[in-house]
Amino acid sequence: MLYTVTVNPALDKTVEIPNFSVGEVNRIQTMRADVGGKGINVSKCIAVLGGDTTALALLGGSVGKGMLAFLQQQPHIEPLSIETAGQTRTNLKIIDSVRGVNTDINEPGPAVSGREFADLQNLLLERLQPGDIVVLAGSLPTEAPVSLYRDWAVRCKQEGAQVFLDADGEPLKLGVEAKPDLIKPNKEELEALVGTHLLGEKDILRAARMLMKHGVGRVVVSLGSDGALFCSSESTLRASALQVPVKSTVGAGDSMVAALAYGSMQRMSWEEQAKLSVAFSAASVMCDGTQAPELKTVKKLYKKVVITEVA
Ligand SMILES: Nc1ncnc2c1ncn2[C@@H]1O[C@H](COP(=O)(O)OP(=O)(O)OP(=O)(O)O)[C@@H](O)[C@H]1O
Ligand SMILES: O=P(O)(O)OC[C@@]1(O)O[C@H](CO)[C@@H](O)[C@@H]1O
Repeated sequence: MLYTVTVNPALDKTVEIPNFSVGEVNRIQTMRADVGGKGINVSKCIAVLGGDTTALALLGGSVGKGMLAFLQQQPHIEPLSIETAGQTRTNLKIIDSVRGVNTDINEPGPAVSGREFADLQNLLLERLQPGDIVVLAGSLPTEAPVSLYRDWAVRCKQEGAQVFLDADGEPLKLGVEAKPDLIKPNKEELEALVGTHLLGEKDILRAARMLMKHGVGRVVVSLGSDGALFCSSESTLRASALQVPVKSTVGAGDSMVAALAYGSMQRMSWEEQAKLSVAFSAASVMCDGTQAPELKTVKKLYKKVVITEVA
């Protein structure tokens, strides 16, 4: 089974403001709301591929209740939540279609008690079976122990599950100590993780290989419109991003993680996983907000992905 864990989910409010200007009055042209947070987005994308996931999340208040009700209606997703006393956050995504830039304004998330974290962890551990995949993704809410991902990853691995970690900052740095089976930093997250500026592909690959030497199974480095690098013990692959009309790049990384988790579960080859993640993330940037793309778009784009092996 595939499990996604979102300890800091969010209702994503995406607003379109052409020529968004800091310090000025800005008028919203269009707006939409999506049930999000990184792990939940991964579940939404895997559902598009026809894969089943259990989406574990901490949800609270009226926002959390609404999000749970939405998830309960989704085919292929079994939501499992612990109700928190604090209100689930609402994150603002500003899309400036004129300048072609996105601005994320993310709330820190509610204070979560030790009991609430422990209840969610128990819910996960009770169910885990050897061979399962657990995706731990996103930021930690206020007052969470910074070692949460490391500690949970260790426990999941003890149960025989594979752990995919998509986080940044200190939670990622500590999480790597648990030797996750896959991490998917973008360039900035990788730079922060290895503590050095990475100038080009060679530097990025050196950093990724160093992490693999320290026990991380596979490292996928996403490079936005420059594509991605896929490093495993099997091979190192390079993919350019596909040229597509871009609506919102928010959540592109989540669709990549979804494709990798689904592909691993289906025992796809490393090259097929790379192709699916590039096609899926390209389809995702063509969508408004943080909604999952349609399967027919992914299938069309899949045929266009070019993968080259890095010597
Ligand atoms: N402008 C774009 N055009 C086509 N594909 C894109 C574009 N931006 C991103 N992608 C695809 O999405 C993948 C992930 O993007 P990115 O590196 O921005 O992820 P991220 O920083 O983790 O994003 P987020 O945290 O918002 O999910 C890229 O490797 C690429 O395949
Ligand atoms: O604040 P975090 O947890 O790092 O990121 C949260 C978030 O930006 O990530 C998703 C896109 O990747 C959105 O659904 C959500 O709002």
